[in-house]
Amino acid sequence: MSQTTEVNPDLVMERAKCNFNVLEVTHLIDGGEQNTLQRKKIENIALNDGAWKDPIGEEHMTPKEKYENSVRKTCIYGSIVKNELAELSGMESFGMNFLAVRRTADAFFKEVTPLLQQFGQFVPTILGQCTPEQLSCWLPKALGLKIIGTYAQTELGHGTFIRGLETTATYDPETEEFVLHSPTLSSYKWWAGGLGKTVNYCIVVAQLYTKGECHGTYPFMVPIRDEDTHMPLPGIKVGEIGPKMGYNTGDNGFLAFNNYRIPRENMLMKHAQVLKDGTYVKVARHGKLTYGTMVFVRVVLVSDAAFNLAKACTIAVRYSAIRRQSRPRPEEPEPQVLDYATQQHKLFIAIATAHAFQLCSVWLWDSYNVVLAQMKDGNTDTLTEFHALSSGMKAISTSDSAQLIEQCRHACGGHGYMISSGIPNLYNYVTATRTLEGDYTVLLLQTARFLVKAYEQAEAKKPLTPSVAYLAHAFSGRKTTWDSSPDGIIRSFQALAAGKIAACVRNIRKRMQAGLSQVDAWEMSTIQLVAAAEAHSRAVIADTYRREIVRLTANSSPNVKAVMEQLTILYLYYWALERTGDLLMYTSVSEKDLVDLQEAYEELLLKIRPNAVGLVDAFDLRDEILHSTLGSYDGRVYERLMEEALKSPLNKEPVNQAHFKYLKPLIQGKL
Ligand SMILES: CCCCCCCC/C=C\CCCCCCCCCC(=O)SCCNC(=O)CCNC(=O)[C@H](O)C(C)(C)COP(=O)(O)OP(=O)(O)OC[C@H]1O[C@@H](n2cnc3c(N)ncnc32)[C@H](O)[C@@H]1OP(=O)(O)O
Ligand SMILES: Cc1cc2nc3c(=O)[nH]c(=O)nc-3n(C[C@H](O)[C@H](O)[C@H](O)COP(=O)(O)OP(=O)(O)OC[C@H]3O[C@@H](n4cnc5c(N)ncnc54)[C@H](O)[C@@H]3O)c2cc1C
Repeated sequence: MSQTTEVNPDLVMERAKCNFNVLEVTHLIDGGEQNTLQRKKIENIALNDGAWKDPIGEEHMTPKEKYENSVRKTCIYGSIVKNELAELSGMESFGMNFLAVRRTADAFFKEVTPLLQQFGQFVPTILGQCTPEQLSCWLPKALGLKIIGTYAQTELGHGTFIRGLETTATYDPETEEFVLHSPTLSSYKWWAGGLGKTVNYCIVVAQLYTKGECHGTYPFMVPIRDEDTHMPLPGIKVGEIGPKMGYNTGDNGFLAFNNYRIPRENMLMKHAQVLKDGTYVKVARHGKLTYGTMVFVRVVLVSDAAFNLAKACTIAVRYSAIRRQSRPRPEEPEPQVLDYATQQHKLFIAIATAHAFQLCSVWLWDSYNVVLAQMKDGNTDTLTEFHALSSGMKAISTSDSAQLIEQCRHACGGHGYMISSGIPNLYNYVTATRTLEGDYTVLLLQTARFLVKAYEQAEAKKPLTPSVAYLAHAFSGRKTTWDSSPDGIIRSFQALAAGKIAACVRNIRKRMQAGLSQVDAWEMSTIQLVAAAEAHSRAVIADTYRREIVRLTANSSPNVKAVMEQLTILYLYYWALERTGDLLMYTSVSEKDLVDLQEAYEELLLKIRPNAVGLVDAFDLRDEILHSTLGSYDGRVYERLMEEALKSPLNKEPVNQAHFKYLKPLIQGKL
């Protein structure tokens, strides 16, 4: 943890007040002391020599300078963490090294590195979609950065609906090549990170045609720039898509093909093959295995949501401890804003949610590895449930994180609006994750498809998979009895998810009986289906968070156990109070129960208050990673804000020339 000599006295006081062992909680979040040590080792290697520093503040650079600076730092960073990156050669290795690389990357890149997609999607697609021969050809090159690549699936006209992609890959048996073509403007590839200027290779998702027949979308390894001159190859049109809310150092690009030829071997053939004579051979047992990279990234994004939210609440809680405002008791000094109940209401749920998502992401990752292991043995039975689960968790975690990061900004008042607070960049990054890798609504509707089928299974008294086992109790005809214990609240969340799924099924059936087609009946019910999938995902998250905390703190010291338990209960109370209408519909909760719950929630905020700074310190986020004038460990907020203000290019001269050119003539009436 970075410490300077002078620490703001309010933060010193807060740290003295904290009643639990901060390091013990850090170990808990990292998944054990060894992991913490390993993470810190990598952080020291990556950050201690200051290579992440910019010559001038990135926010004062032109877009071109920003991009070039980001490429410069990528090369420095890549050489520092070369060994850790090389270890990403198995998807199972998403361990502490990967997380440490992810964390330290944020010290180097306030937005993103143009090589994000190299490791976020290019390498994972090679790992998941190649035959063994293809793997041995491309993986070492990609991991060793001998080739730089991205993943181009989305087109100008289609992102969500993959089956609607228009780019074609038509097999020519004469030359044993695929001909890639972009038949329309809407078929131009659009969005792929690093495509604009950085990459020389691209995994392109295109409609496969052979022997005159379309076989659906498949990935192809496509060289797009000359490996020596970096010039676009003949038949390729490529460029950058322009300024965005965030990701501006990520050179997202467009790409079009004019009958561009690649060898037959460049189709990634793990799940289907095109033989030399053009015969199409399907290998995969499950129709959606070519969507594997998306499933992988959705799992990663849950952990990313937790990490970014931890950063935002570290900034906002530390700032709220040093910020003093208003005088409710005239005889006393102005209180720290963290003492206001409304401020605690804004912030403590953010801390609890960061923990919830972190623990869920580890659990999801472990479940994913089980699914991968089963698939290696040819069993794809659990993929459908996992797709539903990971879709729901990705949707909720990215969306809640973005909302809570914005809430952290609100909690920082005016100063939170400064780029130097670190929060705007965080928000711009995370809000995009709600859309990319599957839009929120679209993914919840995928979860809903699974839930409706699971409900029908439950109705027919057939066995249920673990995440929907609670549906077995959905047919009792009685409202679930309200019980404010943690397990009782989780049962209520499951009851309201079950109630909402049942209502959807009833509505779909009613509409079909009234003459609507299945598609129309489903479409008319999608608002409720999204709400049902949200309720289900929240029930799974609450249940997992509670179970994991109980398991992980079994041997913790009493105060750590207590504060972790308080956060879990806060999470449950918060969401119960957010969903009072639903609870009234689907459980026996009374008005008095809800009044009591609100009171218990407010008392819990008071109990957590003395440990708030300790809790965010436990995230152990170095100042270099936070990039925040408001959130540094030493709390020297005003000094840092002033230092940053003085860096503004407008402060380089006492009078700006615009005064003489425009204002003075206006004042003098000469305009
Ligand atoms: C030196 C520098 C180092 C730096 C290091 C930094 C390291 C950092 C590393 C990582 C950070 C990661 C950051 C990554 C950034 C990512 C950037 C973003 C990239 C992208 O956005 S890529 C594009 C993503 N696109 C999407 O996600 C599209 C979303 N659409 C879909 O997924 C699908 O089209 C659909 C699911 C919505 C519909 O598909 P469709 O074919 O039409 O299927 P349906 O008819 O609806 O369903 C049929 C049937 O299939 C089931 N199903 C659907 N998908 C799947 C699946 N993936 N797996 C299993 N099953 C699936 C579906 O449920 C149906 O089942 P049923 O018939 O009901 O039983
Ligand atoms: C920062 C960023 C980086 C990206 N990087 C990449 C990349 O590297 N590679 C890549 O291939 N792509 C990338 N993408 C694209 C991204 O995957 C898509 O934008 C995303 O999947 C959403 O698809 P869309 O843009 O087509 O949205 P649309 O589907 O057009 O969504 C528009 C609206 O329609 C709604 N909608 C769409 N379909 C349905 C439906 N069936 N039912 C109900 N509502 C629906 C959505 O909910 C949304 O409200 C990136 C995007 C961003 C923002």
